[in-house]
Amino acid sequence: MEIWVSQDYQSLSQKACGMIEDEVTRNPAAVLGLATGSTPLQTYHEMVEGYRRRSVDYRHISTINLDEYVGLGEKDPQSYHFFMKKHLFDKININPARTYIPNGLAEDLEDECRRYELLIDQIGPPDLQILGIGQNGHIGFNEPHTSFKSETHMIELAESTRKANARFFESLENVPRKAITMGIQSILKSKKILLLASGENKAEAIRSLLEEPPSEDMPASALCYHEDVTLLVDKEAYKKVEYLRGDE
Ligand SMILES: O=P(O)(O)OC[C@H]1O[C@](O)(CO)[C@@H](O)[C@@H]1O
Repeated sequence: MEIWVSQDYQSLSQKACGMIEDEVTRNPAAVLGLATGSTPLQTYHEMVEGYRRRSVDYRHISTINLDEYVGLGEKDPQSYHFFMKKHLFDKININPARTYIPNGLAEDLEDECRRYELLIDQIGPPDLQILGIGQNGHIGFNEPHTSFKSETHMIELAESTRKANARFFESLENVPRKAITMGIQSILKSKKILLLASGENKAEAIRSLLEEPPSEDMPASALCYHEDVTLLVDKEAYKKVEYLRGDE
């Protein structure tokens, strides 16, 4: 795993954006795996800026998102569909027909999971997968004890995850209890992975990822089995790690 330690969230986001832009410049038809949550927000804002200022061209790319809440449709402001449109898709010249996110309103959710996994194989796998990390080490919505062999599936959200995400909802009661997520095996299919972590509240997850042996207790530790992972952290998220391997 290659590790980059940035001064702060802003420089982390610029670096992440630069890596995405390099990928798209090298391969204009790149498939990007995208994440939601607070962490990639500034990266997406930087991409929008880059599109405006440097004319980065997203016309031929495809995107595959990690997850979606069960029960929320694309018009729901708390859905990940809505998030992606608002923060990225509506602001760059991406082809909306080539943006893929699980359908949280599907009548047959098991069938939707199978369909999405097939889609990852057909459209993808992503050339570059962006990931955030939960405080409990989750990637996508794969909570602790999810099998490293899992493909796209439905999960019950951990209470700690519902509480962490309640800030996006009116109240904790409104946070869905289930989600569809790409599995850990689905994520590991990606050619390259960029894991982003910012802030002190991720420091314990990053310490555990780097210092403990891989275990299904810590979903992100499955990334140790992938040969091309870059961890981009800021100093706050890195502060519990006892050794410093690099800085910008
Ligand atoms: O970036 P945040 O908001 O801290 O979230 C971390 C992770 O949690 C999720 O939002 C799911 O709870 C992931 O999509 C994200 O990668």
